[in-house]
Amino acid sequence: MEHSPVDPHAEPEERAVEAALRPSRLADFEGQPRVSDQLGLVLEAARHRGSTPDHVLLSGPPGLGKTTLAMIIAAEMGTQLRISSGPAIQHAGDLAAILSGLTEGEVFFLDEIHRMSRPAEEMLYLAMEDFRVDVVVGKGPGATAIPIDIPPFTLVGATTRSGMLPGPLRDRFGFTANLDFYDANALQHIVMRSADVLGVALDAASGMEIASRSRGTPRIANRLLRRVRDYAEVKHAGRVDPRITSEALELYEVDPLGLDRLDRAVLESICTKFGGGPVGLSTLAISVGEETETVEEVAEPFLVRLGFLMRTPRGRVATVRAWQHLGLTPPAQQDLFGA
Ligand SMILES: Nc1ncnc2c1ncn2[C@@H]1O[C@H](COP(=O)(O)OP(=O)(O)OP(=O)(O)O)[C@@H](O)[C@H]1O
Ligand SMILES: [Mg+2]
Repeated sequence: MEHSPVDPHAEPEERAVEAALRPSRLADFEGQPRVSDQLGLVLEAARHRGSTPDHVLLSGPPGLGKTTLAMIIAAEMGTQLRISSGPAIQHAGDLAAILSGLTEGEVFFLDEIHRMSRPAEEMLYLAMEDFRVDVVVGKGPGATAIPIDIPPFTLVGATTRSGMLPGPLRDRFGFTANLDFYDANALQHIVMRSADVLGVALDAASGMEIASRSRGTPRIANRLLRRVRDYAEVKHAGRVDPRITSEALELYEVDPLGLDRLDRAVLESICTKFGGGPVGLSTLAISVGEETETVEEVAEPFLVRLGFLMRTPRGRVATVRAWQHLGLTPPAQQDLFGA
C-alpha cells in the first residue's frame, strides 16, 4: 500500500526532514505542559546537585515526541546522546559494549525498549541500579562473571507499548512521562513553528486547518504541512491560505476530521455492506482490500478514538456518529446492537 499521509509511523526518508523540525530545548516542546513541567524539574534538580538525572521512561503512540524529548534531555544537560534500540540489542554483549563505552553523565537513548532480548534486559537492570555490568566469560561450569563498573549515566527509554514492559524494568525508571495526543491548539503552534523553519508563509487559519486534520499527532501535522507546501508551490506560486490548504488536503484524501481513504472505506464498508455490523475483522479487511494488520493497527485505533467504531466480541460495529460523518442515515437505534 502507498504510505498514507496520516499514518503515524515515520517513513524512512522522513527521518532527515524530521530532524530539522525537532525543537532542541524544553521551552520549545509544545503541548504537553505536565510532562514539560515535571521533566524540567527533574533536570533542574539534577543540575543543582551536579549529578545525572534519574532514568526516564517515555511512553506513547508513534509521532508524539519521544525521540524529540530524548534529544532535548541531552541538550538541556549539555551532554552527548547515545542512541540504540531494543531490536538492535539482541545479545547482552551488545549492551555491555555500549554501556562500558559511555562517558560520565551521558544520556543513553534506548528506543523500542520493549523489544529488547531477555538477557540484555537483565543486564540493564543492574546497570540502571548499580552502574555495573557483569560480563560472563567462558561457557558451562567454568564460566565466570566479571563485574565492570560503568560511569553514571541517564537511561532514556522509549516505548509505544508500556504495557509490554516487565514490571521490574518499569520500576527502575525514576520518572515516567506518558505522552498523550495533542489538542488542535498545540498542533497549530507546532505547525506554525515548523512553517517558520521551512520558510513557508503560513497564516494562523491555515495552520489550524492542518492541525485539526492531524489526528492529535505532531508528526502528521508536520507531514501535512509539507504536502500543503508542495501543493501551494506547484499550483499557487507558494501562496498559502485556508482555501488552498483544504484543497491540498482534499487532494491527499485527508478529510476535515483527519480520516483518510482507508478509514472511510472501513466505515463505508461496515455501514453499506454489513448493515452497520457487527462484522469480523478479517471479513472487513477483505472487503476493503487490505491486510488485517493494516486495518487493525492503522485505521481502527483512530476510528475507535473518534467514537466511530466499536470493537465488540462479535465484530466491528459502526456507531451513529460514523453513519452521520459519512452522510448516511443510521438504522433505528435498537438495530445497531440487536439481532
Ligand atoms: N511537542 C512537540 N513540539 C514540536 N514538535 C514536535 C513535538 N512532538 C513531536 N514533534 C515533532 O514531530 C515529529 C515526530 O516526533 P518524534 O520523532 O519525537 O516522535 P516519536 O514519539 O519518537 O515517534 P516514534 O514512536 O515513531 O519513534 C518530529 O519532527 C518532531 O519535531
Ligand atoms: Mg522515535
